Amino acid sequence: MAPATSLFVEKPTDQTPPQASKRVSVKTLVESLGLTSIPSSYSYSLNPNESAGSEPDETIPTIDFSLLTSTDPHQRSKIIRDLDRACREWGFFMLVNHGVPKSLMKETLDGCNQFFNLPMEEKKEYEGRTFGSRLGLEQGEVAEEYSKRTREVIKELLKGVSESLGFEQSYIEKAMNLESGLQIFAANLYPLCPQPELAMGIPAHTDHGLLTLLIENEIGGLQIQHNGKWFNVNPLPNSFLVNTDDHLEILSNGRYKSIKHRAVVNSNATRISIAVPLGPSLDTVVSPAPELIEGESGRPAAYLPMKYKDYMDRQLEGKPCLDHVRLPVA
Ligand SMILES: O=C(O)CCC(=O)C(=O)O
Ligand SMILES: [Fe+2]
Repeated sequence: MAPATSLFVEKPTDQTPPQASKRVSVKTLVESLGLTSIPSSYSYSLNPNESAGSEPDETIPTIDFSLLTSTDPHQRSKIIRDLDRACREWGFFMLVNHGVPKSLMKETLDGCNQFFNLPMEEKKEYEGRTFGSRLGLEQGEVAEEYSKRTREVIKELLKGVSESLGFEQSYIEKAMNLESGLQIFAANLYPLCPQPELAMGIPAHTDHGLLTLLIENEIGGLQIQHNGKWFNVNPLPNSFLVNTDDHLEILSNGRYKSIKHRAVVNSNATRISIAVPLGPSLDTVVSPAPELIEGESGRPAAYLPMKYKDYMDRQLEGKPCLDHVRLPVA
């Protein structure tokens, strides 16, 4: 099965109130109506204990990708330990020296911007299509190259993660059938918001795949939950933000938790982000790795097995997923 890749999701439209007779994107709402306050149906309130504080940037782990491909065994074992700690303690890290050209990252963000600026009727024509059927579009080619390069980066990271879980390098690739793993290209647009404190770009969620790579146009707005508190993330220039997803939590039998994150909006600059998760192939039945159930830890299986496609279908229906497969084990 060829990897499925979906292109350009204008996420904030999801929040169009259901009672609206004609669905209008948030972008259209902001631009054509020149809003100075947000319609009450869009308002989103947080408990005071859910608002974000700032964490000094240096405490967010940074992983140097070039060390992962090092042939020096000492360096390799150190970076694998760092990767294990980053996945275990944060479920989130910044990835530097990853080899994806800065120019490609910028062109991809610019391409998404151009796409978002197309008239709604034109954008609709792309609904539900995959890259193959939309070639000829310059942005499509750039996005395809970006997807290819990010897929390679994630696969390399997953070799390191296989080792950090105590397996051989190819463990996750084989167990999750990554050759036909589901990769998604999700571009998010956050138009200016006149009252950012009353709205939310993307509410708190976890991603469904194994690992996700995220970039943004240096505006800021991503917040992650760490030890029950929310933190703003200010990415290093040209880095990828990497987060651990639901299926890594399941496969690792809970050693690595799927990190909760959300994106806030602002009133100064339009933000664009691109999230590229890579997951198992759709027909893979994912369950905790047997070695992590019967191993020294003696931890019983903490998740029910589920086919990735069924998991995705549940998610598309808006039903809880991770909570559905998680078992109440000690
Ligand atoms: O825009 C962001 O920073 C987060 C996007 C995100 O979480 C997603 O697309 O799943
Ligand atoms: Fe996400």
